[in-house]
Amino acid sequence: MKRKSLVFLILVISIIASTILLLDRFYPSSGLSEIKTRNRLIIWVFTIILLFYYIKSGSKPQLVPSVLSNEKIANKEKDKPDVSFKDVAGLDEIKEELQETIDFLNNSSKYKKMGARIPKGILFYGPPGTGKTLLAKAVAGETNSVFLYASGSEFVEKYVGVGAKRVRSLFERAKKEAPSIVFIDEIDAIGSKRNLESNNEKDQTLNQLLVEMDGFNTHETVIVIGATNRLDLLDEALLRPGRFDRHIFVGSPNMKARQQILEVHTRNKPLDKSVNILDIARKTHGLSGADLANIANEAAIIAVRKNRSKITIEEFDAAIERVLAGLEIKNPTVLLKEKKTVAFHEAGHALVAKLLKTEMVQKVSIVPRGQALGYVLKFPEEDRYLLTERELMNKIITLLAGRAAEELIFKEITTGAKDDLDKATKIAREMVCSYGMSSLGPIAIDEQHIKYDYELLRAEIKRILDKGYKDALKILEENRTLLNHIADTLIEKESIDSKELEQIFKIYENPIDCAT
Ligand SMILES: Nc1ncnc2c1ncn2[C@@H]1O[C@H](COP(=O)(O)OP(=O)(O)OP(=O)(O)O)[C@@H](O)[C@H]1O
Ligand SMILES: [Zn+2]
Repeated sequence: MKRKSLVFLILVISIIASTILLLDRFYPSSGLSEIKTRNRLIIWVFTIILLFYYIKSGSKPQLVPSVLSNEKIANKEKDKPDVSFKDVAGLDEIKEELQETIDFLNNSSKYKKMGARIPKGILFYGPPGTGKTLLAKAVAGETNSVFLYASGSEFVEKYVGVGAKRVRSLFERAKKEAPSIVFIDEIDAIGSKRNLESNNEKDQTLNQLLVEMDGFNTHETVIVIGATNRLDLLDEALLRPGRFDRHIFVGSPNMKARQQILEVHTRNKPLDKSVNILDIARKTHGLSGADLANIANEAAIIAVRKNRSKITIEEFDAAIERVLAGLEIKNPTVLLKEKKTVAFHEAGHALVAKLLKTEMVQKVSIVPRGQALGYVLKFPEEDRYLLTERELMNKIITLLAGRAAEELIFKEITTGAKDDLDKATKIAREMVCSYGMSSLGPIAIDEQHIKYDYELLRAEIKRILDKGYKDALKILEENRTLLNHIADTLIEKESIDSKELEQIFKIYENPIDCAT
């Protein structure tokens, strides 16, 4: 017999005994009245303790056959997430928008009486790590619903029909355990546009999903939430009314939201006075909620390693650097010549970023991290939603300044600029194809048309990049002594923080700002 059942048996016996003793105390009828008050007290106290133990351990006595109960119920409890809107920082408009869905799940009869049709499918879309899964879980938590998680990629199988079957059984379970939330992550894996050449299996799975979504009606308190990074890939049939007809964009957090996310994730961590959450939020522009959660955790781990009693700003700075630039490589085997090249490359980025005021340079380093041999940590002074053509151009110049410094100093270029070239090209391409910032004029060209006008577009993109590169070279040439000074300091110290960089700039008063 299991321990739990044994305790349950004793509990039942002691409850019966206590009840008899209690009744007998008030209506003495049998020899039981001989039992001393002290002994009665012991039995009562014992019963109460046992009862408390039961309630605390969360295992209420189950009066159903164990085959039916145990596993299913345990499973169900586990599927009810312990997450609420309190745990989701920022995203206030989204939480507001979800209130109606929550109200529907909590008071479904009110809506049924009115004959109201509540959207059964909600689609979260946006960049990774912004809290889509977390939001879906919170909806389940707020409504005490069962949370059924599935990832789109799980359904795509080699064998035809398997995916469709899985979809069917997922929905069967959802209906059985309603109220429930079916969450399908990476829904694009099954929901991308159907076309003639596409694989049969994926289409069958998608068709099954459509059938299931049409199949249940408002009587069922089942809400399907899908999540994707690419709304544009989804098949229109999936987005039609009655299916995923409510689309909610979950975007990257702005400064205030970053502050709130950091607050949530440092809620139960001992923080030193030196830690200013707002400052950290300012430094982490462009990072997602997942990155911020990661930074808070990383800072705590570093503090443990250092035997600190509280987490100080030092640990946070180390954690930010680690998340932004990857793991620091101890004792790297970088040749001296490479070290010099990297120093000039990074000095080039830092110098131009500072002169053009593209972003605040927080740190320049040639200590290898992750895949990078060196890096410049920088962040904008404030969140920006609109960028001018000049600002985009300055970003390109800053990105290309690494390569330009190599050419200027060593008359030789290296593979170190790969990442910079990728980023610069992406910006130039967006300027031409999305923002109408080229000699082609105000026009947007979508992915499908790029191939038709490829040569024309390529020439425009190249013109922008060439101009950026030329400007970078010019700025570096005109500030060559300053460039040498930054690079030499880097070779000597391996990293320079914003204050030190400021000092170096002060020595060279009025460096020529020549971005035109
Ligand atoms: N707004 C937020 N508030 C608090 N924590 C957040 C927030 N956004 C993200 N996080 C943290 O990041 C983690 C990952 O987020 P989540 O898995 O929800 O992202 P996602 O948008 O579903 O990502 P993906 O598209 O990669 O699946 C969460 O578990 C949480 O710790
Ligand atoms: Zn670079």
